[in-house]
Parts: sequence; C-alpha cells; structure tokens
Amino acid sequence: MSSVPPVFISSAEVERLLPRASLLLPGLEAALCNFSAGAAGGVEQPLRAVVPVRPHGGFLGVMPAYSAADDALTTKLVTFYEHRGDSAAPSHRATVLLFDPRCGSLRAVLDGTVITAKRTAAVSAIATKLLMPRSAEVLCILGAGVQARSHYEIFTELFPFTEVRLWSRTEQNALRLASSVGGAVRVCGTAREAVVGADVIVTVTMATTPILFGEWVKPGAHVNAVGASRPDWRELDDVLMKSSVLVVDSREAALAESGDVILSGVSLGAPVLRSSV
Ligand SMILES: NC(=O)C1=CN([C@@H]2O[C@H](COP(=O)(O)OP(=O)(O)OC[C@H]3O[C@@H](n4cnc5c(N)ncnc54)[C@H](O)[C@@H]3O)[C@@H](O)[C@H]2O)C=CC1
Ligand SMILES: O=C(O)C1=NCCCC1
Repeated sequence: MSSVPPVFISSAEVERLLPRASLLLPGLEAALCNFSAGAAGGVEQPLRAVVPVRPHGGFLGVMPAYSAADDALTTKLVTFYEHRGDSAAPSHRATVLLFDPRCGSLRAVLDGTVITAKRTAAVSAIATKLLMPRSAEVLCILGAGVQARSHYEIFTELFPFTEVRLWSRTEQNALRLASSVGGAVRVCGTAREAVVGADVIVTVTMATTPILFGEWVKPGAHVNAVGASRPDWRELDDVLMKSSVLVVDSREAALAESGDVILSGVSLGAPVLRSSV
C-alpha cells in the first residue's frame, strides 16, 4: 500500500472535477455540522499554525484535520502575501495533502488554490442562505480579487439578486472583474456607494484597516467578513462589530486570528447549537 506513489491533482483537474463551487455545498454543510458538534462530530481540527515570513510580508498556514465521518486525513498548506503591488501573481496559493488514515501514507497531492477559492465562497454561501434577510435584493462585494470572483459566481448562481455592486480600491480591477463575469455588475466609485442599501455584503480584501463602516450598513443586512484573517488586520469598524450579531465557524480561531473580533474587543457570547443547517 505505502509503495504506491501519491497521485497529483492539478488546478486544471480540480476545475474540471469542481466546475461550480455549489457542488461543495452538501459536503461542506455536513463538515460544518460535524465540526460544530465537538467530540461527537468526530472532527479533529486544531487551530492552524501560521508562520510569518517577515522579510517578504508573507505567511505560511498549516491546516491539519481528520474527519471520522469521512475517514479523511488531510493537511492544507497555504501561503499568502501582502503588498504585492501590481504583481499578477496570486496572493494566496495552497496545496492539500491527503493521507491514508489507516497507515499515514501520502495518497494524493492536490492543488489547493482553486479549492480555497471555491470552498471559502461556498461556506459564505451557506452562512448567507441561513442568515440573509428573506427579501434580499442587493449584493455588494468589496474587493476584486480571487475571492471576489468565486463569491460572485456562487452567490449569483444560488440567490436571485436584482443588483450586484462591486467596489475595489483599484477601480480598474473592479472594472476588469465586472467585464469578465456573465451578468450585470455595477462598479461603484466608493465603498460607501456600494454598501448603502445592500442586503448582503461580502468583504474580500486584504485591508488592514476598516473598509466597511457600521454607519453605512442597512439594519438587518448580512455581512460575510472573509478577509482580516490576521490578528492585526481589519475590514469592519468597531461600530459594525459592536452592533452586529456575530456568527463564527470556530470561536477558538476567531479569538486567535480575526483582527475584527480581537481589535474591536467584542465578546462572542454563549454557543448556540443546532442539529442541522
Ligand atoms: N476566511 C477564509 O477562509 C479565507 C480568507 N481569505 C482572505 O480573503 C481576502 C481576499 O483573498 P483573495 O481574493 O484570494 O486575495 P486577492 O489578492 O486575490 O484580492 C485581494 C483584494 O483586496 C484588495 N486590497 C488589498 N489591500 C487592500 C486594502 N488595504 N484596502 C482595500 N482593498 C485592498 C486588492 O486590491 C484585491 O481586490 C484575503 O484577506 C484573504 O486572506 C482567503 C481565503 C480563505
Ligand atoms: O483558509 C484559508 O485558506 C485562508 N485563510 C485565511 C488567510 C489565507 C487563507
């Protein structure tokens, strides 16, 4: 068994096997339920280790997990880099290692960059399905990178938004993304213009100071706060953090990694357990 070399699954192959992020929804909903169920859910997923690569403004994240329900043993390795200037290279790159849980031999090496784009957007879509206002019409995406595209794709596939607004600090990037997707997108000159009146907001930037302010946000709107995944990065201001009902996938991770949670000083309250999503 251990002499069989691991298979390599390239980004093109991942794209072929997973043409739409929505294909991930049943598996991710089950995984989130199992993770949230604690020991009974059979998921071992410690807080990831993140190694700063200081001279280069980068980070290496190591994300191991075992799921008894899937009998799957994996680690994702992800690198992400700030301050890329005008570089066309992706800021985030990932590789997923899949092991045989019976003996620990390496079975597969998968490109994780496409998986990260699709998985993250699919989890935001699950949260949105459960938490957005019933009559949501206007979607707002702040940021115009890889996650902006993957969120646009799954959100417009799943939900009947009548208007999609997009803002990026570099307007040209927003215009490029808007012209490359299938549907109508309104590119906004300011984040405020994109946000005011929106029912669902997605923040997918590498901002380190707030780009989304509570005074702009419609009461009852649902915000998917995706960026700000370092303890000293922010996307949401204190007003928004303190006036919102916060829902996180992992309290431990949010309290250790989310700059929006840590720097705003909000508390996460008591756990609410549900039997299914
Ligand atoms: N929560 C999660 O599971 C995941 C979170 N992320 C986070 O989502 C964010 C977006 O990731 P990608 O789309 O892959 O990155 P990307 O590099 O493709 O796009 C980043 C976007 O942020 C914009 N941006 C950069 N600095 C900014 C600033 N100071 N103010 C405003 N906009 C700024 C860029 O212009 C670009 O539009 C990152 O913070 C990333 O770390 C990414 C993957 C998973
Ligand atoms: O889960 C991931 O993948 C990432 N999370 C935060 C920042 C980089 C990638």
